[in-house]
Amino acid sequence: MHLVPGPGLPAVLQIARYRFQPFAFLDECASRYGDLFTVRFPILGPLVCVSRPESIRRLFAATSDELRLGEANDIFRPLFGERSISVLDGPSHLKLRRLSVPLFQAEQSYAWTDMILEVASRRTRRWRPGTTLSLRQEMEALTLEVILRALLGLEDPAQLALASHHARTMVDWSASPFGTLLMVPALRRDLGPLTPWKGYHRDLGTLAELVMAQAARRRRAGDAAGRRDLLSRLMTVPSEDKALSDEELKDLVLMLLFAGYETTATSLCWAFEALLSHPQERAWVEAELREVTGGQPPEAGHLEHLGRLDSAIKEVLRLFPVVPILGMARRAVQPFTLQGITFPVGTKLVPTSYLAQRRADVYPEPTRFQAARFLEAKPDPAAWLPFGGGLRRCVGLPFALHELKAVLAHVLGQTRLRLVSRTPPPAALEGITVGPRGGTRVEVEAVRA
Ligand code: HEM
Repeated sequence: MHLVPGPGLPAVLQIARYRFQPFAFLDECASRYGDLFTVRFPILGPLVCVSRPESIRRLFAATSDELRLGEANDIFRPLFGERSISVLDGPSHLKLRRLSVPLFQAEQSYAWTDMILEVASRRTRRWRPGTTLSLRQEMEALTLEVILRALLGLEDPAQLALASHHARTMVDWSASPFGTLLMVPALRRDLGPLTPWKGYHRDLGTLAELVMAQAARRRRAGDAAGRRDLLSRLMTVPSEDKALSDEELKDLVLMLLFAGYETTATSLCWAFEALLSHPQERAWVEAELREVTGGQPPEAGHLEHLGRLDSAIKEVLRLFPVVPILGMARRAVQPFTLQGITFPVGTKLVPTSYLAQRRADVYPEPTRFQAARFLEAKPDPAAWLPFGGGLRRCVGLPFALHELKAVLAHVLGQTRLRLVSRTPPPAALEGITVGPRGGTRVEVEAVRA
C-alpha cells in the first residue's frame, strides 16, 4: 500500500524504538518527515501519524462510515472481549457509549470525591519520612482501588485485594517483555501455565467471574436500583431496548477497569515528575492550595476552587500524553483525503497527540512546562487530545480529570516529596501507557495527614 514516507527501519526495530523511546522516536520522525508520516509495526502494519490540527479535526469529525477505530483495534479483540467497546463500531459501539458516558459526567464523578480523598489519605499515611518509594507502584495501587470501588462497589478489603491482584497481574502480562507475544496470532493458544496467553486469560477469567458474581449478588439482593456503583447502574438502565446482555456487561466493566486505572496512575507520575522538578511552578500551585484548604487535608468542596491545579494538570497531559499512538488508530472504510492526499481503504490513521500538543505554531515555547498555560485559555480539542476525540473520545475523561485533581491536591498538600533522580526520565511504553521510565522514585521528606 503506498502511503506517506516514514522511517525505513524494519517493523520490529520501529516497535522496539517506540517501546523504549516513544517520544524521542516520534520527535525524530516529525523532524525528518513533517506532520504526516508512516510508521510500521509488526502485526499492526503501517500507521499514518497525523499531527496538524486541521487534519486531526477532520479525523475527529469523521463518521463510522468513513473511519472505524474498532476495526483498527481488531487485534485486541481476543484480549478485551468480542463485545468490548474498544473493538466495536457503528450502532453497537454507540449503544455502549450512550450507556457509559453519562456515568462519568462531571456531577457523577464529583460524587466519588470523598472516596478518592479517603483512599489517598489512607495510603499516604503509610509513607514514612526518610524512605524512598516508587510513585508508579503507589499510584497504580491507589487508582486501582478507586476504580474497583467505583465500578464494582467493592468495600471488603479481602475482595479488593483479590481483584487488585488479578487486575495487576493481567496488566503485568501485557507489560512484560513477552507481553508483545500476546499480539502474535500464532501464539494465542495455551502453551503452558507460564506463557503470556495462558497467564493473561487466567487472570482475565478470574476477574470476569468476580464481576459476574458481583452482578449475580446484586440481582439476588434486588438492590441494584438503589446502589451507585457503576456495575449496578449499568444493570438498571431505564428502557428494555438499551439493556445489556451479560456478555456485554462483563466486557464493558472489564474494559472500564482496564482503561481506567493505569492511564490515571501514569498521568499522576508525569504530574509529580513535572511539578517536583519545577519548584516555581509547584510553589505557584501549592500557594493556591494552601489558601483554599488552610493547610488542612482537602475536602470535596475545596476542589472547584483550585483553578491553578486544573491548569497544571492540563499542561502535564499536554506534554506527556500517556496514549500517544497505540489504541488510537482509525481504519479508513472509504478513501479518505487529508492534506491533499487520498488514502485508500484500509489505511490506519492516527491522531498523534504527543506531536500535535508540542507544535510551536499552537503553543509558544512548546517544550516548556508552564503550569499557568491553561489558566485562562481553553484547550483546542484538535491540539489538546490526551483523551482522544470525536466519536471515540475517552468515556472516563471527567472522572479521570477529577481523580487526578483530588489525588494531587491531597498528596501535594499533605506530604513533602523529593525526586531521587535530578535527571528528567525518558519516556517508555510500560503496560498500555507511556510513562516516565524508572517508576518515579521519590524520597518522602514529610507526611502531615
Ligand atoms: C488520565 C487518564 C486517562 C487517559 C489519558 C485516557 C485516554 C484515553 C484515550 C487516548 C482513549 C482513546 C480515544 C480515541 O481514540 O479518540 C481512551 C478511550 C477510552 N477510555 Fe480513557 N483515559 C483515561 C482514563 C479513563 C478512565 C478513568 C476510564 C473509565 C473508567 C476510561 C475509559 C475509556 C474507554 C471506555 C475508552 C474507549 C472509548 C470508545 O472507544 O468509545 N479512560 N482513553
